Amino acid sequence: MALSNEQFDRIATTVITGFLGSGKTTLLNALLTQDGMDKTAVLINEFGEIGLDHLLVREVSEDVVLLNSGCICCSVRGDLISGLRDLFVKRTRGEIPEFDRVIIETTGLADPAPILHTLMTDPLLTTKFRLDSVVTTVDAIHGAGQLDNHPESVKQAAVADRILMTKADLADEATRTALEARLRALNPAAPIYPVVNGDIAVSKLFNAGLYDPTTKSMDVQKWLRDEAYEQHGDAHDHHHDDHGHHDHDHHHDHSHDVNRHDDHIRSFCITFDEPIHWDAFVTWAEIFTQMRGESLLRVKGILNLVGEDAPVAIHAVQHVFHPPASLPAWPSDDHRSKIVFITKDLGPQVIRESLYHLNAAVSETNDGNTVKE
Ligand SMILES: Nc1nc2c(ncn2[C@@H]2O[C@H](COP(=O)(O)OP(=O)(O)OP(=O)(O)O)[C@@H](O)[C@H]2O)c(=O)[nH]1
Repeated sequence: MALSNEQFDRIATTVITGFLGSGKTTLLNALLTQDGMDKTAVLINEFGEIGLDHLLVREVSEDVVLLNSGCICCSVRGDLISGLRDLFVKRTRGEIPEFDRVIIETTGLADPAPILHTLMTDPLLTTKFRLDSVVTTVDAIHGAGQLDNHPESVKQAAVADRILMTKADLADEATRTALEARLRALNPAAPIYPVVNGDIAVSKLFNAGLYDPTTKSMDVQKWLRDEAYEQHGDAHDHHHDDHGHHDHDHHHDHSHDVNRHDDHIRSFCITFDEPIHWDAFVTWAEIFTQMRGESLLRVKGILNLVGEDAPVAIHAVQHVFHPPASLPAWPSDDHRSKIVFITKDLGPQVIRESLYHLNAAVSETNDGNTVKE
């Protein structure tokens, strides 16, 4: 397996997603006024019209503009890949100022998964850019109705690293609390911040990935937040069995309304006591990404691999797995493998058992010896 930490030198990329009118542009404008944002390039993946004209200072070249904040903005009418490539090429040629972060604002109707796939798989992009965080705006007033009626808004909340409950000034406390509980059920690990007119410190939104450039360390616990799946109150099923692994499953039970989109979403953490054979994990990942990729909304984990002292971090969105990253050390004394899942119509049992059996089969085949490329 190709383990590399060079990926952490790449340009940090934040994706801002959220339903139509939920406050993405308001947030972006507010963020761009903050200190330290002058080396940020912004990519607007607009649907139809370009809504940035009031912000523009001058056009640097076709599709790339300098905002009055000094940010570089690329309104991508074509696709994301060419937009990001163009930004990179123009930076290299000195045609646009240096930037060390990219923010991508998606259209409100977008399913964010293809955007994350593009960032994770395009050969050129993956050498230059790394996905740092997915920030999702959810309208405090209209959010609940949008979750009811638009499956893409449920996905946007489920894949988030940070959720911003926007227009917090317009909703009463009961509405905010109910929406927060619903978002927490969809995505236990993502912090949920109430926000008014996009007013939030950039530090709360960035560096949600494995590597924290401010401390130059890998903050696995913050990234994985497996305890969020455990702490999430009485909605959990706690499974303990003789396979030596445990799940913390969080599945909201809304039996009164079985067709709500978020009733299909589950989040759980699977813990394995026994070290995992890399071959077993790869086989498991291939089978699940091919057969149930659409159900794997977000997967993050830290693995204790047979024959490896250091832990290995894995990260997936639907049918795409990030290259695994070898971490310098275990974040705590707990050296068990932990994988957190946010899934659609897929429970922990089949995942846990298939990985367990594959691992046992590889163990038997290897007769206890590790075979690892
Ligand atoms: N009261 C209040 N209004 C807000 C807040 N955030 C955004 N708005 C308003 O909500 C409307 C939509 O905000 P936008 O930032 O354009 O939302 P968007 O998500 O970019 O919208 P699309 O690009 O159409 O998807 C605008 O009129 C904003 O002024 C807030 O926190 N409080």
